[in-house]
Amino acid sequence: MAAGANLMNNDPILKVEHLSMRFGGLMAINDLSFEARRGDITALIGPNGAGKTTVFNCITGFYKPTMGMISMTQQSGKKFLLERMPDFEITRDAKVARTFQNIRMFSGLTVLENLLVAQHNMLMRASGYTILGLFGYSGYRRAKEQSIEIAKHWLEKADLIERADDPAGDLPYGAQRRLEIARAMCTGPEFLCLDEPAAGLNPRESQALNELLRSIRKDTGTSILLIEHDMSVVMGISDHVIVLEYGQKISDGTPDEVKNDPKVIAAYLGVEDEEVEEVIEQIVEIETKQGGQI
Ligand SMILES: Nc1ncnc2c1ncn2[C@@H]1O[C@H](COP(=O)(O)OP(=O)(O)OP(=O)(O)O)[C@@H](O)[C@H]1O
Repeated sequence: MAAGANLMNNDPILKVEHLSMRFGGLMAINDLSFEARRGDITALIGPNGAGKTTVFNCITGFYKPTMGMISMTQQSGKKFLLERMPDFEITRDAKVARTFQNIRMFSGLTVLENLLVAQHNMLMRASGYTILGLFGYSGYRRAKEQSIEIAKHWLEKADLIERADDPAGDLPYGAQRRLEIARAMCTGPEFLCLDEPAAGLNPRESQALNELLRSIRKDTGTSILLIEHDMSVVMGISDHVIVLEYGQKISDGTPDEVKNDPKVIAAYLGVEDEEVEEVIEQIVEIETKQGGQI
């Protein structure tokens, strides 16, 4: 499991420096720098196509950035240069876990089995990468019991324990989203990247998600980086918000600072900076009508 809350401090766990990502003629990320502090929930927001998922893909090794440095420092002080590592090492060694915008799970396996599959690295190690497990090797048996305990712990936390033996595909949408987070937590991450965890959730499910994320921060000290369009989630649980537009950072601060930043308002409403004052009143109206979604 990740570092305990008592070991938490507020130094940066992740530093992104001068990151750029080019796809042919398109500069999706352009000289982006930001930090995520240890133990914080940091939100990455911005209009569609701003480059948020591309940043995630660079951090988690799905893309190799065109330029720039991404460093992560674990609680132990061990430092990793993520842009130089393959994705499986980022997960296994740096202890970065992620979820995806579109839910990816084994829908035919049970809820519990999905969480056991997530721990297969640990089980493979315990089997000595051989068939020792088949012969009841005690080290493997212990590792298997431990992985079931970890899975049960996260099923409780995600309020899914009653559904442990149901096929994952039968869960309602909001529960599937929580299962994805529980699955990521089973790998014991120090840094958890969530790509639009509230997408498609109703207000009650969003509330349950907020509670799960708050309890992860409080009980494990895991640092979270979150892409989200649902402002009730972003403003409700984030310690720090970074705003992107056209691959560049336009704002960086507390939720209140960012919410009132004219550049952010202009970006979301697609207006020039000088028109911002005129539309501030409209924002309040839009937020009220759409229940916090922008
Ligand atoms: N593999 C790729 N090849 C080419 N272009 C890409 C690729 N991935 C992303 N892009 C482009 O990079 C830009 C940023 O996309 P990205 O998905 O990172 O934005 P986003 O902020 O996550 O958007 P959304 O909120 O809609 O998910 C877009 O113009 C997108 O079309």
